[in-house]
Amino acid sequence: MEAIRLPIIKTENLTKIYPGGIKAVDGLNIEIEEAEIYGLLGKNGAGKTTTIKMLTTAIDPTSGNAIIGGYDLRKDKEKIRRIIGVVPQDLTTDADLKGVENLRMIASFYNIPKQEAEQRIKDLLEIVDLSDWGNKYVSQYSGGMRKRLELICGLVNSPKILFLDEPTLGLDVNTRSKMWKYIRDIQKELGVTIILTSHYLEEVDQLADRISIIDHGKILITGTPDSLKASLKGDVITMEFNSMEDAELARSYPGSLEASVMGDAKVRMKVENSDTELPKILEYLLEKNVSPITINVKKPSLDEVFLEYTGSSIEEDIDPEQFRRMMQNVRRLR
Ligand SMILES: Nc1ncnc2c1ncn2[C@@H]1O[C@H](COP(=O)(O)OP(=O)(O)OP(=O)(O)O)[C@@H](O)[C@H]1O
Repeated sequence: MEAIRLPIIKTENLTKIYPGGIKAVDGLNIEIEEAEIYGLLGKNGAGKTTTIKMLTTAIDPTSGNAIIGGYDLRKDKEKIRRIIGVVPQDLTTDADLKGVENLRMIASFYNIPKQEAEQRIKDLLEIVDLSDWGNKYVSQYSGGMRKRLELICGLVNSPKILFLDEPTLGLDVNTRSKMWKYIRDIQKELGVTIILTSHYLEEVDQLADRISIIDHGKILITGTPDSLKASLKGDVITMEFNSMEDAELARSYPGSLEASVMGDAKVRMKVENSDTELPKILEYLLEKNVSPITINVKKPSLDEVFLEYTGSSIEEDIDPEQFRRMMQNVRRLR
């Protein structure tokens, strides 16, 4: 008989209402499998950090519950703390200490015997290519190195589950993609389950085995990046015209799955397969003596998935609080 695989995390209507009535997390039901990288994707203020804070026992849920590594979130907080590691958004390492000193402090906090701690610290520094830097002061580290140190701070107690809240916030694009490699290495080498939050589409697309999109405290959809893209059923063709009349004509093309005219005489059209449909569209327009000025074809991306399910793009404005935190990280990581 095949063994039943229980999820390592299962939430049941997990809800957080802050004083003042803000429902930050609203009846969350998620299941996370052991050893997967699970990404919680959402805009600023969607409820990601609040979810992480509840699952890591930093704040109590208002209602609902979760089972984490077999332990009850409401009853077994201490036991849960022993099997999880957390890397919060804000930096926690002390720049005036050496890398190893920061790690030893965490080890002593968990009462890890000295010899065991030293071996663990050595192994962790090696995974993130910091072996030569362990005995240097953190103030000498580059931004990316410091973030890598932060990453392994969450692993000193050999957790089964690692929570990463916006692990690359404030890093430049190159350093960010290097961090992804280290996160993947950590998962492979240590077999740890990783839950990360991000508002970077590319980050979850590249890293996560499964993603949930969260908006206004609710999960809108969960799946692998590929299955989410496939769920959109179709490519998006955007065409720009000289006039709104021409755009309206294009919109009336009968072979689309859906089509709408946006401002600036642009038409956004969804078709099953742009490779076969686009020549037919152009022929249809030619018959009507209309031709587009620009044509853009987009195969489904996570961007489109996000737009489809939340009704707005994730790349929009950064809220002032997020901006403040980002700038603080950028300054401290310089
Ligand atoms: N301590 C708090 N007291 C009151 N409201 C809060 C508190 N913390 C968060 N909120 C509000 O709860 C909602 C969800 O915030 P949360 O920080 O969980 O979102 P997020 O998706 O993690 O965004 P960010 O990436 O900016 O942290 C927001 O409306 C936020 O303003």
